[in-house]
Amino acid sequence: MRLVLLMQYVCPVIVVIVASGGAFLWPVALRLWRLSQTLVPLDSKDSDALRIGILGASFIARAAVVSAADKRKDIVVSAVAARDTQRAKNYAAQYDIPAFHGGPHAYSSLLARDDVDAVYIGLPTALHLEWAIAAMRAGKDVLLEKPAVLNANEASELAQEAKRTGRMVFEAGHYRYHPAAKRAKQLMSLNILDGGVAPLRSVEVRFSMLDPKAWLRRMWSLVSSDDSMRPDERLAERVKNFDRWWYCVDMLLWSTGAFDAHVVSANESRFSLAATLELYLYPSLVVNVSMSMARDSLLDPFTWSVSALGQTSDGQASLKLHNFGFPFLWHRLDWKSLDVAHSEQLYGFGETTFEHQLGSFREALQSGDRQEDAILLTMRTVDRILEVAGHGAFPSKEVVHHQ
Ligand SMILES: NC(=O)C1=CN([C@@H]2O[C@H](COP(=O)(O)OP(=O)(O)OC[C@H]3O[C@@H](n4cnc5c(N)ncnc54)[C@H](OP(=O)(O)O)[C@@H]3O)[C@@H](O)[C@H]2O)C=CC1
Ligand SMILES: O=C1OC[C@@H](O)[C@H](O)[C@H]1O
Repeated sequence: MRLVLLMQYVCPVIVVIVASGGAFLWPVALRLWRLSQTLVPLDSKDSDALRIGILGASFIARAAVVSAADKRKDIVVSAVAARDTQRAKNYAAQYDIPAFHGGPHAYSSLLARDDVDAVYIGLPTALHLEWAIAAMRAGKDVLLEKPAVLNANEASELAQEAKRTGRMVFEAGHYRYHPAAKRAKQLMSLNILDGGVAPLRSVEVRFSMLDPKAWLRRMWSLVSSDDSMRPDERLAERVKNFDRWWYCVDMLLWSTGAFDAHVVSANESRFSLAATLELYLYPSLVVNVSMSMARDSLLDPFTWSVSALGQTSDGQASLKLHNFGFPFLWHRLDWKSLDVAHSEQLYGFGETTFEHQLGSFREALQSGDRQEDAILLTMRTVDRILEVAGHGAFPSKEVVHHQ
């Protein structure tokens, strides 16, 4: 058994370290150190810790909330709800969550609890608006998985409900809260690329991530004669892809601080999306940007990068952040300005993007910093990309109102 574990986990790590000439040594050591740190037990949490309830006993809830909250004194997961009672019970027992709800009314029962201040919604994207509205009406603030909603109309509805109830909607764009992404944004938006004077000229974001199982399924669908998908299956697949290329749109708008975007060209196929846009930046700058997402491509198994070029009086300034999605595993921020090259790595104490995200959520609740306008801009841009690509925006899902 031990030998199997050794083969499965330790050997690949050693191979990666050796193959990378030691570049992964520091992040791997930090990760192991972080993982070995004692978790904060329930009875040692702060007395005013933010109490979060989780809708859906999912894998992503474990990474985004349970494991992240385990490391923080100021956040406690106080309840979980799942459609299946046994699943809810097992999840609560496994992760030491004091209360659980199961069955068809599980989500509403959790929302009715007095000992929950905020909920994490990591449900399929088509269900986000419905349950975010239910949560806000129940007096809870919401940490909502990305993409927050399916289109700009849904984003407007979300914003109206947040305003009406006075509750906060915080999109779980976890990568934004890591020091590496913050530093890249700072360099880009303050034009530090040229000591504060070089305007951005172009930006490019790329995302690809190979999922071996999905790749095998895809190969199988190509060799088997039946490749006919029902329209609802096709739409579900496109929404699933959107859960990846959302990162490109969000990174472009967030890192540049754009206030609007015009889509010049866009092409969405079953396995990729490529688009070029003009971003409008204050005061009057227009920047050409491009984004591309390749799904399950053997030729491009992993890219998660943002690159920027700025124009200086005597040349060019440039920046590239490698692996902005999971920077806690490894990342590198290379930038060059006034002919001086810099390379930075900002691991902090090895915190994950999800740990940073929980901290930022708590801070936003205290400061009242709101995100609705940013969500709306992202979704308007997404609608435009899909329209230019010839598919039309994703249709809204009818909202079922829960008590
Ligand atoms: N930040 C990140 O790194 C990631 C974010 N995501 C985002 O998280 C969200 C969830 O995605 P994903 O994990 O793929 O979703 P899943 O299909 O795994 O669903 C998540 C949970 O939703 C609950 N659920 C409620 N109603 C339904 C339904 N009708 N069909 C399926 N599940 C339902 C289930 O919980 P239960 O049965 O226990 O009630 C399920 O575990 C998406 O918005 C996605 O974009 C996803 C992956 C990574
Ligand atoms: O957020 C995500 O990051 C990793 C991807 O594999 C996943 O599809 C997406 O939801």
